[in-house]
Amino acid sequence: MKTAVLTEPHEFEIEDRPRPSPGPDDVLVAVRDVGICGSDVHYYEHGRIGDYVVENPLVLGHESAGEVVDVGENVSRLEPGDRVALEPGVPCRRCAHCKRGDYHLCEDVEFMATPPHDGAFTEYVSWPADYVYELPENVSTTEGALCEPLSVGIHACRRGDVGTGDTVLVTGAGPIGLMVMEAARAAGATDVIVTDVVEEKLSFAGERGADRVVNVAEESLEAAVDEYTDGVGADVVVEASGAEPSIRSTIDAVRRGGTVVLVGLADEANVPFDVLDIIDNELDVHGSFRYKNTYDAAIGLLEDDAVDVEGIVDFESSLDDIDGAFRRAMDPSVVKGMISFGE
Ligand SMILES: NC(=O)c1ccc[n+]([C@@H]2O[C@H](COP(=O)([O-])OP(=O)(O)OC[C@H]3O[C@@H](n4cnc5c(N)ncnc54)[C@H](O)[C@@H]3O)[C@@H](O)[C@H]2O)c1
Ligand SMILES: C[C@@H](O)[C@H](N)C(=O)O
Repeated sequence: MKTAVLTEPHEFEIEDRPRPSPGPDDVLVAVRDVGICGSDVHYYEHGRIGDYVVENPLVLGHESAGEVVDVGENVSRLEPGDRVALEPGVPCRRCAHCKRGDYHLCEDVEFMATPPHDGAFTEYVSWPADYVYELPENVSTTEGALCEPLSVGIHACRRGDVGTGDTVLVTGAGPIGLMVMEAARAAGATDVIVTDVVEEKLSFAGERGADRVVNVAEESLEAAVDEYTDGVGADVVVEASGAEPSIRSTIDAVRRGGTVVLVGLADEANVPFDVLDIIDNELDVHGSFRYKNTYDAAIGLLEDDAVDVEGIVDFESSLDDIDGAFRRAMDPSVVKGMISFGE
């Protein structure tokens, strides 16, 4: 099977690898669509993300969907021909975090495309059936692949307890910020304010239904939120840029008693917060890491047309042109590129 392997930064090789056979609890999936995530691009450019270093050739891609072609002997829930989305993190199921139900916090999770675990830029993937979700007829495999970033958005909104009538501020209008906006709307938020520093990203967020967009390179965020909320502040702020000034600004834009959810991964780990602001204003500040139990919800929302994920896709490329696709994905005005394997 054709497989794109990152051999060193900026270098993919297309290799012919043997097609895996599914283990007793696995399904073999013919991959159809894989999204290019910012983390894939980061590994491509730098060969590492923090402590995760690409020491051996690595297959990237963790936003994937396809069609089941074979199932292991213990699998009865899925059969060849089913179109499916793959949840990329498989936890150990035995540790304290898994047993508490926080399987996304498992320290032994095998997460696709996080070294040393291979991902989905390949024609076939054998994956534990428990982490494979059937797609309804009206949900495409492109949407199935994008259940992954949508899951990040759903989990962030759950962490922020976003509810009916809320005003949500989303900082950063990349794919994650846009998926947070979709999930917040679906959770009942009536007002969504979106920030960025790239005008094209803001126009796009506006076209997708943001009630107010703020270019924080040109406008004061605090003043814009004050004006929009009559001086109250946002009920929930979801930080989805990872930019240090944006992270700092979250506690100035949230209302007293409100919630800040930090999703964006800062390059700089030490971001100063005035803890007295957090205490006096009784703020809840939550981290949000990946997701748990979101795939059924994501698929349900897509089936009901309650969210739009396909609209964020700027381009689709073939596996043979993965290098060109990654170079295109590095353009700051591009939101989402996909590798499509065709039917
Ligand atoms: N916590 C998690 O589980 C998790 C999961 C996925 C991604 N992430 C992180 O979330 C962040 C967003 O991911 P993405 O794929 O959308 O990234 P992205 O780089 O595509 O988008 C980030 C956006 O933030 C904008 N931005 C830059 N500086 C800004 C500022 N000062 N204020 C507002 N916006 C600003 C950029 O122009 C860009 O549009 C990244 O840091 C990523 O690493 C975290
Ligand atoms: C959650 C996922 O989208 C993210 N890129 C990660 O590796 O954690």
